[in-house]
Amino acid sequence: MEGGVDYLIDERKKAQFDVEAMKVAWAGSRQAFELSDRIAKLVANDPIFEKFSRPMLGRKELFKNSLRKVAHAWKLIIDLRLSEEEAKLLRHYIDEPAYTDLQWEMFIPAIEGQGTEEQKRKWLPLARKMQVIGSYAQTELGHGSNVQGLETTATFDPQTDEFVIHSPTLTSSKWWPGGTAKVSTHAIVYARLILDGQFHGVHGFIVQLRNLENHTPLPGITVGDIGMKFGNGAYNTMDNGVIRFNHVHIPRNQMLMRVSQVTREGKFVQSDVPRQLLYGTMVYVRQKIVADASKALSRAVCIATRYSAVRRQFGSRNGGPEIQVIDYKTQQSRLFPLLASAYAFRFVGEWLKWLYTDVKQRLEANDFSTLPEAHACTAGLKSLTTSATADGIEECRKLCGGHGYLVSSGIPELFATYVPACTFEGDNVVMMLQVARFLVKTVSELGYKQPVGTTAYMRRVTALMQSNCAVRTAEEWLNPGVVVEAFEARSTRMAVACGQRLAKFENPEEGFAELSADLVEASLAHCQVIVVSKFVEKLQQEIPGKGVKRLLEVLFYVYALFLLHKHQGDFLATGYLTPKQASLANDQLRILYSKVRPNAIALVDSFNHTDHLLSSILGRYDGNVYPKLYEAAFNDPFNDSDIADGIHQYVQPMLRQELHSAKL
Ligand SMILES: CCCCCCCCCC/C=C\CCCCC/C=C/C(=O)SCCNC(=O)CCNC(=O)[C@H](O)C(C)(C)COP(=O)(O)OP(=O)(O)OC[C@H]1O[C@@H](n2cnc3c(N)ncnc32)[C@H](O)[C@@H]1OP(=O)(O)O
Ligand SMILES: Cc1cc2nc3c(=O)[nH]c(=O)nc-3n(C[C@H](O)[C@H](O)[C@H](O)COP(=O)(O)OP(=O)(O)OC[C@H]3O[C@@H](n4cnc5c(N)ncnc54)[C@H](O)[C@@H]3O)c2cc1C
Repeated sequence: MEGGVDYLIDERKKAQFDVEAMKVAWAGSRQAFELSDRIAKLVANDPIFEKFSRPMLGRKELFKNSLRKVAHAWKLIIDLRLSEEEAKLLRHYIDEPAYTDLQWEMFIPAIEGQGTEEQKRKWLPLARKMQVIGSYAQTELGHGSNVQGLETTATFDPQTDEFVIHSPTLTSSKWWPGGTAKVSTHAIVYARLILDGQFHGVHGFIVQLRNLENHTPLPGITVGDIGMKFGNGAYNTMDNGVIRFNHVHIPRNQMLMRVSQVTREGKFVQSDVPRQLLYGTMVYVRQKIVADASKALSRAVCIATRYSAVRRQFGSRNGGPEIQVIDYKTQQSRLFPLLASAYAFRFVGEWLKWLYTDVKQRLEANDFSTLPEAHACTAGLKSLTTSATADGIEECRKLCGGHGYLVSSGIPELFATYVPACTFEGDNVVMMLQVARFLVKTVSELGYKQPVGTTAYMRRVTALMQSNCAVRTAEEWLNPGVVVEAFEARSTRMAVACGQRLAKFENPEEGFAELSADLVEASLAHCQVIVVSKFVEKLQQEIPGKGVKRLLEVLFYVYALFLLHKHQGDFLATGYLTPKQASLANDQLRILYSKVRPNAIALVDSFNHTDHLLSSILGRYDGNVYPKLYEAAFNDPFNDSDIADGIHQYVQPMLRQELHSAKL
């Protein structure tokens, strides 16, 4: 058999649910589905957005090509009068990190969240029309996670009514800001505010970097690219920059002043707005990153699932076909939990978007009460989903065997582009430690304060600490209440145990540092409660379409019981489960895999990914893998000639034993 076309046709016939309805469930609504389907096709059918050749381009060509795509996209946005939502989808489907990500997802949100009304009136229209291009310059060579440790200074000069932005040390050089090296005209620069010799915390300042006429850096500003990053194409379309400031003057009204103000006289005024709002842009982007995780993971899973149905190895009987690798239980036990995770992350991302929208409205009305929980949820879920997605993409590469390592599988570039999400917008361990602080506080207050929001389950602390799981058969695991309770009990027990051990330390900060590895595990357990619970809440809603809800229920159990199996050490050590119950969960998991199996291809079709987005020969919708792999190999420019450059010069002299006289 040359290709897998017939295999995927057969697989699609096996589906036990309405794929079109599942596409709507995945997208969130019919309207969302139609919108994203339209924009995906717009991008897929436009040759300027071609991306197969990307990994072969040198950096300068790659970057220029990326600038061209952005300009073309902007023209489309104007010509077709696309809304902001459509424009965001356009950027998603173009699938190329670019300076516009920073413009729309960090520069504009930072001004929206931290600027005064006057600042918003001035800067937002300019930015939204792309008349200024902004980036987010927070991280420095010496500090990223520790924002309070940043060294760049913004010293107020009362004589001129200006701030003087300065990089006093090498380590204070801004390092990483995307879009900055070659494109952005402005940046939000985070710096230590100095008034009359006194430090008043780190704040954001709008600093112009380049001349708007000729694009040259302004006097006092040294700016450049920080160099090639992991992977060939991948994140190298982005110009991550280094900036040094040498006493650069900016007007006083370019400090973002919603949180605190500096008066004309140079006095510091702290408003009622908590200073944590300075970190608000990061909360916003972390929420976006969670929503994006399901998109990235679903791409890898779609490729690996389709290819697993096409690929056959071993087991031929009487000259018949060999076994599809998707039928191996080991393949299923690695692939199907990732398929289920993609759906789980999709639904928790939807919920987090709702939570963020609610918090944003409250913040606008000066209600800051839910900010700590929003911070803990965005930080924790950003960490959980990006770590699982990065690991999941790499697992999908392995699930595709040798061909997964080919760039034309689409997986290496996806991985290289995705993996920095574990680091940017907060290193994943540092983020889990933020959740830990929130949990420790919640646990310490349990005696007198009712936990709310995502920790509300800890109100039942006594029951969750004392009663144990009642499951006696594998069948009994198919109960959402039983599953969620197991996760809640494990999380509560881990958090309470950490709290008890912390209480033995005289110095709480020392205790926190000493127990930090355990605290990270407890935080992960709590974040898993959130994902599992939000999946159940989704299932409680009306989900139209034949068989759709049933399949989502199967995926819920796969997700939850797989996690239970993976972390069974925690479930056993906390005493909530017996080894027998853990083993029954695993038995049920095997049964669930066989329920997923006939639906696997239809479940990945439901992501509605275009071949353009997947950019993968292994994941082609039509399954025509082998002929296309073969064709692509001979279309590779490296195969233009049978005799590669250098063969005559370096190989032939060796073959002829003439190296001594060759010119090397
Ligand atoms: C195409 C790409 C591939 C796929 C990617 C997905 C893209 C998805 C779509 C997104 C769109 C665009 C993305 C743009 C590209 C991204 C480019 C990357 C940009 C960056 O990385 S910008 C830099 C980000 N930097 C960080 O995240 C730094 C991390 N550090 C911190 O956040 C903090 O300093 C801290 C959390 C570590 C806190 O340190 P600490 O010293 O303890 O804090 P303090 O300042 O003292 O504050 C303590 C109290 O404040 C609370 N707190 C902390 N943070 C927040 C917050 N954000 N909100 C509310 N409250 C907060 C903290 O809990 C303490 O509270 P307590 O006193 O304990 O009550
Ligand atoms: C592709 C990419 C794009 C980026 N874009 C931008 C941008 O546009 N603007 C911007 O300002 N920044 C940007 N960044 C920078 C990014 O935000 C930081 O790299 C990130 O916040 C991590 O900080 P760090 O590099 O200081 O890591 P570090 O904090 O130095 O981390 C190093 C190690 O130390 C550990 N660690 C650190 N602190 C603790 C602690 N308290 N307890 C336990 N372990 C700890 C971490 O877990 C990690 O293992 C980007 C980074 C990347 C990779």
